[in-house]
Formats: sequence, C-alpha cells, structure tokens
Amino acid sequence: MGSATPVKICGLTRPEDVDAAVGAGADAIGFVLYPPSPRYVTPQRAAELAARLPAFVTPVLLFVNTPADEVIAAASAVPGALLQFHGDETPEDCLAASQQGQRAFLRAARIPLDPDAPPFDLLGFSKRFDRARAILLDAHVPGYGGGGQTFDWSLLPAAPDAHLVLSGGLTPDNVAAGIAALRPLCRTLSVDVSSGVEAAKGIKDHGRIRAFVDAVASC
Ligand SMILES: O=C(O)c1ccccc1NCC(=O)[C@H](O)[C@H](O)COP(=O)(O)O
Repeated sequence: MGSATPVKICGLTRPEDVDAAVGAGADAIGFVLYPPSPRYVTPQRAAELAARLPAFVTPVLLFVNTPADEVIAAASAVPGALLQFHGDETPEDCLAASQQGQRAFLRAARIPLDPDAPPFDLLGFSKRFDRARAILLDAHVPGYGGGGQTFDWSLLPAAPDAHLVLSGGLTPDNVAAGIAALRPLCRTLSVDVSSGVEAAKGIKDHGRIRAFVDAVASC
C-alpha cells in the first residue's frame, strides 16, 4: 500500500522491522552504511535485509563521504537500490558514486538549526545537485543525521520544480503539520523518519511505524 505522500522508514537493522515497515505500507526502506552510526549495517547485511522487500518497495542505501568505489561495490549487491548521500559530497562525488547517475540518488541538505543562520538556499542547492532524484531536507545535527530534531519548516522558500523529502525529527504526531508546511512549496513531497518510530536507535517500534504511516495517509 503506497500513500499520496510516499514514506521512507530509515535506519533499519532487523528483519522483523523490515517486515513491519513493509506491512505498514512504507514505500522505501533505508539502510545506514555509515559505520559510526548506531544504526549501521554492513553492505552484506543491507543486501540480506533488502532481499525481504517486495518488488515495489525501494531499498535506500545511505552513505556519508564514502569513496565512490566502496559505494559502487555496496550498491552492486542491492539491485534497484536508491543511493542517499548524507555527508559533504560534491555534485562530482555524487556522480562518481552513482556511476554518472546510472543509479538514482538522493542528496541530503542539512538545514542549520541556528535561528540566526541565513535562510537555507534551497534553490541554489537544488540547482547544484540537479542530477539528484530528490533533495532530502534534514536538520543539521552532530553525526550527520538520525538526530531526531526538526528544523524550522517555515524558513524554506518555494522550490516549485523540486522533488523534496522532508526529514529530521518527524513523528506520528508532527508529520501532518510538516506535510502541510512543505507540500505547497515543491513539485512533489515525500517524508522520511528514523528516530520518531524507534524504541531505541536502530530498533524500530512497530506500533509507531504504523501510526506514522497512518498519519501520513490521513493527510
Ligand atoms: O540514521 C542515522 O544514524 C544517520 C547517521 C548518519 C547520517 C545519516 C543518518 N540517517 C539519515 C536519514 O535519512 C534519517 O532518516 C534522517 O537523518 C532523519 O533522522 P531522524 O531525525 O532520526 O528521523
């Protein structure tokens, strides 16, 4: 079951959590291939977990500043995976790691939480990463991501041609407000969550996954 606003559940490490997210109606499942993360899985483990996914649920492999050859090797074991670059990757880095865009990729934009920071240049970022399948908007947190913090949605400018993924601190209780805030700004909007559906880092709470997907579907 998809939803009008596609849902990615990220940071899965256990088969039972993959099955629960699929059963709840998730459209994409993210695996964190960044060793310092408490949600880290090896490329082999990601391939094993991704093999549980039905045809139309997309595996997403998440990297932070990983060399292109390592990205390519990891991705070769997960057919149909979307790549997600969540570090300091340049457009050239993203093209090298995605084999010149042969494999679709998301580029994370990490939005500063400092209220005195200048507004995020979403249009400039989107233009810079114009080969990305979508721009994933996350809060700028220590450790690059998975921080469970929201950024100020009201600060984003309109980006009428952009495919955006709202991420960062989403929960079953706030996701509808996030969709309402961002949906008018962009061409398409998807949502992504990790902490907000967890019992502990890397351990997903199946009831919260279902509540999150249901909250999105009610929008
Ligand atoms: O999830 C992580 O541990 C992580 C570590 C380093 C870089 C990115 C990471 N996650 C990326 C994601 O796509 C998360 O879903 C996103 O940051 C939102 O996380 P949360 O705020 O916990 O919902």
